[in-house]
This record gives sequence, C-alpha cells and structure tokens, in this order.
Amino acid sequence: MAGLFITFEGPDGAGKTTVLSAIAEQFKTAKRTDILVTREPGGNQISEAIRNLILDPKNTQMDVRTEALLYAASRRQLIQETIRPALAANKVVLCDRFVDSSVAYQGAGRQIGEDAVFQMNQFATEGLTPDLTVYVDVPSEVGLARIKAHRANVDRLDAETLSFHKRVRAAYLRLAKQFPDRIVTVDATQPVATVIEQTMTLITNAMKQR
Ligand SMILES: Nc1ncnc2c1ncn2[C@@H]1O[C@H](COP(=O)(O)OP(=O)(O)O)[C@@H](O)[C@H]1O
Ligand SMILES: Cc1cn([C@H]2C[C@H](O)[C@@H](COP(=O)(O)OP(=O)(O)O)O2)c(=O)[nH]c1=O
Repeated sequence: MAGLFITFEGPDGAGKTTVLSAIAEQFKTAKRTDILVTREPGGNQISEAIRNLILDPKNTQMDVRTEALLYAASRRQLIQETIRPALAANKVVLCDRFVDSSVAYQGAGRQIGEDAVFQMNQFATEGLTPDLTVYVDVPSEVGLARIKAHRANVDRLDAETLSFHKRVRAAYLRLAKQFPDRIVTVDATQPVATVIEQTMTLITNAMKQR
C-alpha cells in the first residue's frame, strides 16, 4: 500500500496528546496537505460513538472482552473510513493509538492475554500494520501524577489502579523489544519541547525514507 502509516503509543499521561497536537500544528503551519492526523478510539462518527460508550464512567459493568471487541470495532471503522483511503491517496497518516494499545490495555492491563487480543485484532485490521510506531514512554507513577495534576475529568480508564497501569507499561516495553524495527521509544520524562522535537525527527526521517 502507498502512503505512510505512523502510530503513537504510550501509557496515560505520557504526553501523546500534547506531542501530537504540537506536531499537527507544525504540519498545518507548513501547509502540508498530505498529512492526516487521527485518533483512536474515535476519528469518525461511528468510532466516536463507540469511544463514548467505552469511556463513560457509568459503564462499570462492561465485560473486559466486550471492551476489547468495541475497541477493535472502532478501529475497523477508522481503518475503512479514514486510514486506508488516506494511505491509498499516498498520505502520511499519524494515528494516536492502534493495535498496540489493545494489546497493552486489554491484553495485559485487563489480563485477557496479549496474544489473544493481538489475534482478535487481526480480524479487524486484516493485517494492516504501522510502518513506524513512536512509543512515548513514562513510568506509571509519573504519568498518573500528570493526569491527576492537570485533568478536571478523569475517565473510566484513568481511574484504574496503579498496578493496572504498570501492567500496561510493562506490555509496551515488551512490544518495543519484540518489534525493534517498527517501534521506536521516546523518553517522555524529558521536557515537552524535547519530546516533540525527537518525535518530529522520527516522523520526518520516516517520510524521507519512504
Ligand atoms: N514531557 C512532559 N513533561 C511534563 N509534563 C508533561 C509532558 N508531556 C505532557 N505533560 C503534561 O502531562 C499532562 C498529560 O499529557 P497528555 O498529552 O494529555 O498525555 P496523554 O495524551 O499521553 O495521556 C498534560 O497536562 C501535559 O501538559
Ligand atoms: C485505542 C485504545 C485505547 N485504550 C485506552 C487508553 C486510554 O486510557 C483511553 C483513551 O483515552 P484518551 O483520552 O484518548 O487517552 P490518551 O490521551 O491517553 O490517548 O483508551 C484502550 O484501553 N485500548 C485501546 O485499544
């Protein structure tokens, strides 16, 4: 497939949203019309509706496999409506979270099993894999402290225990080891400006190599 597919991963509070919005802004200023920025879960009407269902703090009764299937359903819709058409039009797609999030959060965090969640997602993605994944890494305590310090609303997943978040991070570190050619780690304990700069360098290098 043409185009370039770049995903952004990390535990809550790593700074992904901050970094991605700064990068989107830089591309906008440069008037780059070949860059598409999107996010999971969400990015279109159906996926945003699924997102609201998953993240609603009222839905405490949601079964863990239901949650994993909903993420995969949301992902499928985003792929079909947005990602594949953009890649076919030779665009660079920057996506906030993808399958690695499900492997880390549902597979390890919710303890469904990383491999089971990966396999289930193959049905949704039909094998679509990022060309590059920027993994923004932060210790769980630091990430959670950032969320608590800055956010007025804490969603259902932010409210999970420290051990949940530690399992998520450990899974990300395993994924980074397992797929060293795809996943590049950026240390998010550095100042925001440094994290943005290093991420931008990774993206522009990948764009040059394509
Ligand atoms: N490198 C950083 N150092 C210190 N604070 C940061 C850094 N990156 C982000 N933050 C702050 O941490 C909070 C969470 O950042 P956010 O981008 O929402 O994280 P994420 O999307 O990964 O959950 C925000 O208030 C943001 O300003
Ligand atoms: C895409 C995806 C997200 N998530 C979780 C991670 C986040 O806690 C939440 C997304 O909420 P969001 O507010 O977008 O978090 P962030 O800014 O950290 O990306 O959903 C999963 O558990 N599984 C998934 O497959």
